[in-house]
Amino acid sequence: MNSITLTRPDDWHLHLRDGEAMAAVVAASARQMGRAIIMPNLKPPVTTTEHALAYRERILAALPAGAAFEPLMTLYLTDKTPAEEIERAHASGLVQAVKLYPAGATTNSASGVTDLAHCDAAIGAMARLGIPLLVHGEVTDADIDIFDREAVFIERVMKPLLERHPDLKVVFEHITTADAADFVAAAPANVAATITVHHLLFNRNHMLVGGIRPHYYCLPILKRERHRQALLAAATSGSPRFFLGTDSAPHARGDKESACGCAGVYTAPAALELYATAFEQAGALERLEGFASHFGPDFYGLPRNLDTVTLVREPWQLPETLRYAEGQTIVPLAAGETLEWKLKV
Ligand SMILES: NC(=O)N[C@@H](CC(=O)O)C(=O)O
Ligand SMILES: [Zn+2]
Ligand SMILES: [Zn+2]
Repeated sequence: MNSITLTRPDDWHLHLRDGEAMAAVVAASARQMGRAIIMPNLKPPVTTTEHALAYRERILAALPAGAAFEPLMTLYLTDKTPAEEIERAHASGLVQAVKLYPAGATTNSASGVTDLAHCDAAIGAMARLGIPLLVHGEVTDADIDIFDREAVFIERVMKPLLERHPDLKVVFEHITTADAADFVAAAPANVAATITVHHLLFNRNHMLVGGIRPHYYCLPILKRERHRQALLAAATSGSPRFFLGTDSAPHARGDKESACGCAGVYTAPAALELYATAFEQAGALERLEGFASHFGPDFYGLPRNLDTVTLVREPWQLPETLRYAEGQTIVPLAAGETLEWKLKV
């Protein structure tokens, strides 16, 4: 196959940041995706509908002229989010989901939830109104090894949450383990998962063998090959419970190449090309459209996009760096490498 045409995909997990950085990255997503779920972990976090709507206006203002990209907004759940805020979010018609960051789990999660018991009223409102809870699924307990944090989260947080709120729509974001893939595959239809392209293409050896490669460092951290294989099997299974979420998470080059480097991989510029590479490696290119373009909107109860995109087999080289902000560059995933697939625009 030398060309593949799909319904235009959406990105169900995207970090756009704000200000100058946002202006530098938003066009890359808008070129590929119809819509994206915009993560709320700004500084300060997007905790109210009012802030989410103002952020949405800034995103729209930063888009290139003529772009049809639609940002789908989220709220950052805190211990203090009242049920009324969930009702306001729902009434706005522009906030699609609420994001759970366990406090301290990842980039800009300091204001996250310390104990889900504090959020019971807000989560009850979400279950009632059909608003999905998007979950960064890692425990933060100091005694739990970083490679085990997702698996332990399933037992300690995810299962009790779904027992208490069985009708709650939950997206287990950026899953990285066979444990999470198995859990979602066996869960009821109100539970789904996003899978990033870097977790489909790489295991922890890519990050750690022959030198430490900070541009592969993200959270949840890359796992061993067995888990990558399980994710690839889930993504290419044709199950509507697994769909595309890049977790493209830009950080300035200097913040990644550092003694204490930030977590996050910048995949937006070649996201579809990289997903096509992963699906082709699994011999499942014909399953890419469901994963990238159908199952996400179906889960969120939104219409599928009406236009299409075409990928052609045409080798091209990703740049080594891109401009990020005044005096700052950013290194995309697969920087300087030649990709087999190219998005035709
Ligand atoms: N994935 C990451 O490693 N980083 C994300 C946060 C997140 O999605 O956990 C970021 O905002 O940089
Ligand atoms: Zn996360
Ligand atoms: Zn993320």
